[in-house]
Amino acid sequence: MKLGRLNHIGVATPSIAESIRYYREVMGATKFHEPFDLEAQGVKVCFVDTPDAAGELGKGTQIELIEPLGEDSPIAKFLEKNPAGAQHHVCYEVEDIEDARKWFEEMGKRILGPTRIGAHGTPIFFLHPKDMMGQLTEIMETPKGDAHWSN
Ligand SMILES: CC[C@H](C(=O)O)C(=O)SCCNC(=O)CCNC(=O)[C@H](O)C(C)(C)COP(=O)(O)OP(=O)(O)OC[C@H]1O[C@@H](n2cnc3c(N)ncnc32)[C@H](O)[C@@H]1OP(=O)(O)O
Ligand SMILES: [Co+2]
Repeated sequence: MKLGRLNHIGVATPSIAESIRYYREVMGATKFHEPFDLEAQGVKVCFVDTPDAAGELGKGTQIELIEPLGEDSPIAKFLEKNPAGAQHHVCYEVEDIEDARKWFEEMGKRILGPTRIGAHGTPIFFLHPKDMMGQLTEIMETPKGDAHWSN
C-alpha cells in the first residue's frame, strides 16, 4: 500500500454552526460546503476547504466538522471527554481500499467495523487509535478519476 494525500482532518464539535463562525471569523476560511446529515454514521458533517500548495481551493485538505447525530453517535463519548470539541481523526487516501484493508489486517491492526461509504461517497474504514500511535485513523479510497495517482 502507498500513502495517499491527507484527505481531511476530522474535528468533533458540539455545534457545526459555532465552528463555521470560528473558521470564518478567527481562521479566515472562505469556502464552506453545505452541512449534511450522515445518519448511517451518526454524524452531521460540514466540510471546510483549505487551499492546496498553489493556493487553490477545491483540491486541498479539508476540515471535516462532525457533530453528533442521534443517540448512539460514535463521537458522543468523545465529546463528553472534550466538551468544547477537539481534533478527532485524520483521513488518508489510498488507491485501493480492499488492498489497504488487507495491508492493515496482516499487521494485526484493529479495523473498526466494515468498509462502508463515507462522507465523500467513497469506501472508507477506521483503524483503532490504540494501534495507530494514538490517532484514530480513517482510510478512504481516492475518488476514481482523481488524476493525482497518475503522477
Ligand atoms: C464516516 C463518515 C465520516 C467520513 O469522514 O467519511 C467520518 O469520519 S465520521 C467520524 C465518526 N465515526 C467514527 O469515529 C467511527 C470510528 N470510531 C469508533 O469506532 C469509536 O469512536 C472508537 C472505537 C475509536 C472509540 O470508541 P468510544 O468512543 O466508545 O471510546 P472508548 O472509551 O471505547 O475508546 C477506547 C480508547 O480509545 C480512545 N479514543 C477514543 N476516541 C479517540 C479518538 N478520536 N482519538 C484518539 N483516541 C481515542 C479513548 O480515549 C480510549 O482510550 P483509553 O486510554 O482507554 O481511555
Ligand atoms: Co472522516
